[in-house]
Order: sequence, then C-alpha cells, then structure tokens
Amino acid sequence: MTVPDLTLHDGTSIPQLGFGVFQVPPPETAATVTAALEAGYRHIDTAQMYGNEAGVGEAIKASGIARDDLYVTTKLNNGFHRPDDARREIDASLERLGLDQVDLFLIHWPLPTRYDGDFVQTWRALIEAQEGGKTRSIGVSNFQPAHLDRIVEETGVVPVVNQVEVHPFFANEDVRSANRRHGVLTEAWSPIAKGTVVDDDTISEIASLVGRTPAQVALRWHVQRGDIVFPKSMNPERMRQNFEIFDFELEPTHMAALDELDRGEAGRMGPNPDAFDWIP
Ligand SMILES: NC(=O)C1=CN([C@@H]2O[C@H](COP(=O)(O)OP(=O)(O)OC[C@H]3O[C@@H](n4cnc5c(N)ncnc54)[C@H](OP(=O)(O)O)[C@@H]3O)[C@@H](O)[C@H]2O)C=CC1
Ligand SMILES: O=C(O)C(=O)[C@@H](O)[C@H](O)C(=O)CO
Repeated sequence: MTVPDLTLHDGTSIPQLGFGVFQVPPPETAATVTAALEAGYRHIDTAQMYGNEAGVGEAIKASGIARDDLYVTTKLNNGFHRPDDARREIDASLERLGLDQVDLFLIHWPLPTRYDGDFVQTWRALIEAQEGGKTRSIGVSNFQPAHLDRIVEETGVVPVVNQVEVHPFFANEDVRSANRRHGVLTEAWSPIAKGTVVDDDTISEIASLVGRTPAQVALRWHVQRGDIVFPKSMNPERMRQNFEIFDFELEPTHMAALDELDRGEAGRMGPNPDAFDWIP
C-alpha cells in the first residue's frame, strides 16, 4: 500500500497517514512503534506530553529505516511555553528521540488563559528552532481561528499544519476553513473518534456496502477531505486495518452521509482549546 505525500506550504512533504502514540505506555512504545513500522507506517506522531518519545526513538533506531524515509512529529508540552523553557525542551526531545532534527515540531495547545495569553512568544521559539535546523517544519495544534490569525499577523510566519480534533461526529469546520484560508493543512486527531465509529449505524452500513470496516470508512472520509490522519492502535490487526485505506474510494453519497453525522460542539470528545489550561 502506498501512502500519498501531501505538500506543505514550506515545500516539504508529509505522508497523509501516520501512526499516533497517545496513550501508548512508555515501556510498550518501542515494540508498538516497531510493529507499526513493520505494518508499513512511516509517519509517527508523538508528543512530550505522552512521555514516550524515547520509545519512538528506540524503534526508529532499531528499524534500520533510512531517516529520510521517516516522518517524525513531536509537540511542545504545556509547561514549556516560555522561550527559554521551549529552547531547552526542544533539545531534550531531540535527545530522547535520538535524532538531530525532527520533521515537524508543534505547539501542543495554545493555552490562551496561561502565560498572559502570549503563545506568540512560544511560536517565535519554534521559528528560532526551525532556523537552527532542529526541525524541518513548524506547526501548531489545537489553535482556534483567532489564535491562528494572531500568530500569523504578529510574526508573518504561517504554521504548515494545525492539528485539531476532527472526526465524523465533530467536523470542526470553522477551524478547518480557517486553516484553508491560511494555506495550513489540517491534521485530524482522534480520527476514528477514539474507536467509537464502530458503534455508529450509518458508518457500519456504509462499511458493509463497501466491504470495509467502520474505522477504514472513517479514515477514508478524512483522506478524501484532504486531511492528515494518524490513528492509534496497539492491536496489530487493527494497526494493519487502519493502514489499508488507499485501495478503495467512498462515493459522494457516502461522503455526504458521513458529513451529516457532525454533532457540532456536542460531538467534541477532547478539551475545548479556548478553555484548556492543563499543565502536566
Ligand atoms: N494534538 C492533540 O491534542 C491530540 C493529538 N492526538 C493524536 O492523534 C492520535 C490518534 O488519536 P487517539 O485519541 O489516539 O484516537 P483514535 O481516534 O486514533 O482512536 C484510538 C482508539 O481506537 C481504538 N482503535 C484503533 N483502531 C481501531 C479499529 N480499526 N477499530 C476499532 N477500534 C480501533 C484503539 O484501541 P486499540 O489500541 O486497542 O486498537 C484506541 O482505543 C493520537 O495517538 C495522537 O497522536 C490525539 C489526541 C489529542
Ligand atoms: O493526546 C493529546 O495530544 C492531548 O493533548 C490530550 O491527551 C489532552 O491533553 C487530553 O485529552 C487531556 O485530557
């Protein structure tokens, strides 16, 4: 199965499908990521918050896969928004991952009610890290349209991606359209709604009609909308299943039926970025 690359506005490219490691316990991360690499994944999405960057690094090193053939994303933790902390912790991530450079570094959450709402200082620290060669690309996560507008206005530097919650029950269209307006690609987190797409009748019916599983149908919906996805699974069979989504297509009526499942704010499963202020 070939995973398409999408071109980011800085000229680099990113595999549209990756593997997410949120809630993969640190002691099991190396084995889990090794299984994902064996299944064909070449894009890994981790974060300082997940506490498992070292396991990701261990699996990468043991795989023998050429560095250029892998795409690695990590994210700055919420306690490190001040520039001096960000500088130190970006270096610490590289050390844990065993890499000289990551492909993408993100601000994990904007935390508009912390640090006097000054996530612009944090964005400047990421710009500096990119200039210093510590990351090829820089982006943000959980940025609402106003947050995105502000960093672009104040620095002139546009993130390549905004990683936000998106799944059939929470289409997050306001943020996706703000991303498009800025030329920012959307990365959809919790793309299979934390596994709950399997319980939905509409998705299950479409899955039966196309001879696929509900998770495959949901992931296919995302990729046909042009978003980047990285489902998490610690089960080798589901890991493989989630990878096999580029050999079928959903027809427009099926795409429209999935679009109809959007519950707006009621469908949100994770924290609201305007209020989220948790520092681990
Ligand atoms: N930037 C941010 O703030 C956030 C980023 N993320 C990123 O997005 C990634 C994915 O999101 P996540 O929250 O993990 O949720 P997902 O939507 O990827 O769902 C993961 C859950 O679904 C189950 N699952 C996996 N595959 C299948 C399948 N084929 N059929 C049925 N159930 C399945 C998994 O269980 P099992 O392991 O047993 O298969 C797990 O419980 C994260 O790992 C992380 O990288 C996530 C949240 C927030
Ligand atoms: O997984 C992530 O990347 C997150 O940021 C979430 O874990 C988030 O912090 C959360 O769900 C807290 O309850």
